[in-house]
Amino acid sequence: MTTPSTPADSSLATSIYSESVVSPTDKEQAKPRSDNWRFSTLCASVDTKDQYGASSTPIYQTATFKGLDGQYDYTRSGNPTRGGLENHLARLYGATQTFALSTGMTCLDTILRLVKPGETVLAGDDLYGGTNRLLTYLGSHGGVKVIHADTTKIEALRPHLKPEINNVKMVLLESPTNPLLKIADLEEITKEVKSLYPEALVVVDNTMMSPYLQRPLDLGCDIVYDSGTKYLSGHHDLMAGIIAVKRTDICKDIAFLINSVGSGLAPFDSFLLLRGVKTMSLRMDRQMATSQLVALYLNSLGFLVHYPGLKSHPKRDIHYKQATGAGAVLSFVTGDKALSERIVGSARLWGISVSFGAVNSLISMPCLMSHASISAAVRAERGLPENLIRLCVGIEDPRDLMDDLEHSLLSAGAIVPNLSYSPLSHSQSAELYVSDPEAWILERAKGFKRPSEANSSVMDKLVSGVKRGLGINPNSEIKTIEEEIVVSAPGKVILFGEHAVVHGVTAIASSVNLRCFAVLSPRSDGKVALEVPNVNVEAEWEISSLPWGLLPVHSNTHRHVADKDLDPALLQAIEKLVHEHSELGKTGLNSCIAYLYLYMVMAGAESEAPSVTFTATANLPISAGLGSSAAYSTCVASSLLIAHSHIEKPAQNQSRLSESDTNIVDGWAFLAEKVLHGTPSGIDNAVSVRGGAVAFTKSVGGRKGGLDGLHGFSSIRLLLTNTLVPRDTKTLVAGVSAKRLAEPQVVDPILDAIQSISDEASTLLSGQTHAERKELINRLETLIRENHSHLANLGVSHPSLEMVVAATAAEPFGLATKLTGAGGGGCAVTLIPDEFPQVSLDELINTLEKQGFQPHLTTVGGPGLGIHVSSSTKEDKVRNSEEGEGMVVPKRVTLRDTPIDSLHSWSERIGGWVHT
Ligand SMILES: Nc1ncnc2c1ncn2[C@@H]1O[C@H](COP(=O)(O)OP(=O)(O)OP(=O)(O)O)[C@@H](O)[C@H]1O
Ligand SMILES: C[C@@](O)(CCO)CC(=O)[O-]
Repeated sequence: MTTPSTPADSSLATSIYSESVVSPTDKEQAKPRSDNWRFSTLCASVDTKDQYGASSTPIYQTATFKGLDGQYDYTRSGNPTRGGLENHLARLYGATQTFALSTGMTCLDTILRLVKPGETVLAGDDLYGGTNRLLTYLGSHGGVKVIHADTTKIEALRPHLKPEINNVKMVLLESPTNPLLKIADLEEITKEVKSLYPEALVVVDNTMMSPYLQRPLDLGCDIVYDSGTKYLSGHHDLMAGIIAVKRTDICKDIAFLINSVGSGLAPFDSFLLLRGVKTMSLRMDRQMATSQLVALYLNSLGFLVHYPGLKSHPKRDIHYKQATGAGAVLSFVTGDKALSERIVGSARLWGISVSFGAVNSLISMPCLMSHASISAAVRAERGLPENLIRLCVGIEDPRDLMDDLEHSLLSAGAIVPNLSYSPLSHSQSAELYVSDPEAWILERAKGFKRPSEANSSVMDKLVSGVKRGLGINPNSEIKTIEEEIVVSAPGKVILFGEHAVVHGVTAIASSVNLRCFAVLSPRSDGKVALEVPNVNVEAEWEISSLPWGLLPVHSNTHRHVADKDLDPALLQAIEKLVHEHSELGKTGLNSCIAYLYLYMVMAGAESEAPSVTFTATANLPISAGLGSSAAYSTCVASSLLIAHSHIEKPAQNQSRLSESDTNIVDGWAFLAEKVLHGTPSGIDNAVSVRGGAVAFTKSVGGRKGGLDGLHGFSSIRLLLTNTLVPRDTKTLVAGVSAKRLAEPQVVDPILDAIQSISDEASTLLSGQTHAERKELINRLETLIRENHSHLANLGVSHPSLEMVVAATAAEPFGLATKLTGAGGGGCAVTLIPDEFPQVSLDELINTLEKQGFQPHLTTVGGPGLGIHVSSSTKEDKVRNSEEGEGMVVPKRVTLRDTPIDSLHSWSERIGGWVHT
């Protein structure tokens, strides 16, 4: 069996990858021209001499190699793709040999095996959480003494470097440290350690720098390792670790361990890493340049920033003595953990994630994520602030990154606009960005202040005073909500009586298991915002820019009760304002109008309006007749009512929402429905708010309306088929009303016939009939067919709906179908009798799908409005492998990022819902 390449037999891979790694002595004898190449050239120039002349290193995706006398026999021991990578990296590290392993932590594990029981490992006290965890394990299970000390001060190390007390075998260093960017003098420490312990190994985790910026082997250190997952690969699409060594005896030991354990990097990952390395210097140059801007920006706003690129960094000189750049990780302190969570939660372009070094930028809170495996007490002892935010800068356009960061700081309330600043013109700013990016960023930072300073200057006081005089809200008066409000409401299916219900006929409807989910979240920038990712809405308005002057004088003495009618002037003004968002489609515009209308009317005055973002998404198809607008309206109404304390957020142990609160929500949801539907009957919001199945009669012309629960409904299976033909409920409802006006002699008898259908259906579904189940279903099927033909006569069917009716009625299915909701496209509903065989159902679904429709099997009668009551759980937290607490990610973020198909599991995961 071959062993992996070691200096002694380093030729294993090099016979096909021309240039073997040259030792310093070899170099002197015959200096190849490539030895003068600079780092970027070396990165990009992978020297392959493949048997077929492949110009990129091939992937030898094989476990075994044939023949007994070849250079390779088994990939655990050696593989040409891995060997190619290792040889390439050896040139970059200035190493005799590098080794590619499965992760950075595997590297550390391998290196730590060089320490024997009874020996001591001296490590830093600000170091990666995973390193800390492995060292702790080694201490408790390996009989090794592990000491943590401040490696940035040689004086702090000296008390431990005493051969009579500690048998130091290994000193483990990071510089800069992660996440506090502290600097250790690698050369000085190495000299001191070696003078006292000639046999000791100085090991450097160089991941924060990469060999591009820092080459500790040149400073006398013995072993360097990197998490290849970070800058070397640069794309977060693989896990890898690299060990680089100069001393041949250590190389042999490491090679032995890798071969014995089988921790070498797999061929495909070796290929990916080799590919990533080629662009490393290019990526890092860009990442560092942007990091410098971000650090300057935060620093000039008065945050405590840790970044060696800043002149204020206490060990900047030492850093630049041993490294050529400051890297692309920085951290800063806000002074408030909740504020930091809000900043991180508001970021969009900066992804919330552990790790660093990729082309995309990341933001995290180390204490809750990458360093969570270090206990809170130890974190405190080591001076790691809980509110620390770490930024890992990628290659995006710096202006986009700054926009996003600034937006997050603003909406979290970490900064406020500097009222006395007069900004540069757009073109001046653009010119400055090109000519002097650092001046540009400092200029940009002048536009903002930390809130504590906001009112300190005379000028600000003056501006605030003037603003107040003009009736404009100065920033200090911004209202918001204390915590996120999370709600959810279902759609509905109308079984009998749609359209007719608008004219006073009874209709029968039930909630479905498709829902709208929403989060109302606080912000501190005086804006009100709406985000509806599934209809591409992302809009915000200054609260002061809303047409407050048009608010109707509230006729109700009870402020929490919704108005009966819309105010046309206010509605028109909101429509005008919203239409300025020209990027929004009709659906999005309507969603904004309904939201802002309720927002303004419920607040009643600008001074009462909270700065909030409403985020909604749904697994309900929109405008398909399944009551998506009612579900949305219910979510808007209930969350705003809680925000204004018009209804109480239920207590954790409360089983249901009270009847009076339910009615209040229903009233406001109805008002929003009026914005979206014109003249709705109120059945959709009644079902969405209350859930279950109901017989609903609108009060018309002084006749009393009613709402009765139907309890014989629940086990009936329905197939909802979305024709995917778009239509608009408002227009269809208006069309039927116009027809009734024009042809009462045609329409009124139809309405009467539908009333009879609903009456009979109510009796059948009330749960009080003695009819056999089979008979009941048969009768319902007949009523469905009759109701559909009445709706067709009212002119609200559509050829696509008729196709669904025909396909389900055809042999062998013979099922009854009608349109549901407003018609004109949208959904059809088919009753599935109990004995209908599953194979036939599968066949029917298949047939409908082939015709381009979307069938969805449901049972009816699920819960209505749900309000989330439990406080943050484990499920809200960034999942991290560090077994730590995890950062609490605002629900707004998790909701926004959850795919529609997974919304149901999202709501189950967060748990703690109280329903009506
Ligand atoms: N999840 C949602 N997020 C934001 N807005 C929504 C959402 N669902 C519905 N809407 C708003 O409601 C409007 C859809 O109302 P429409 O009445 O046409 O459909 P529907 O309620 O699904 O159908 P029906 O009333 O016939 O049951 C959309 O244009 C949009 O403005
Ligand atoms: C068409 C209609 O009857 C149902 C829409 O889901 C309108 C309404 O009742 O508001």
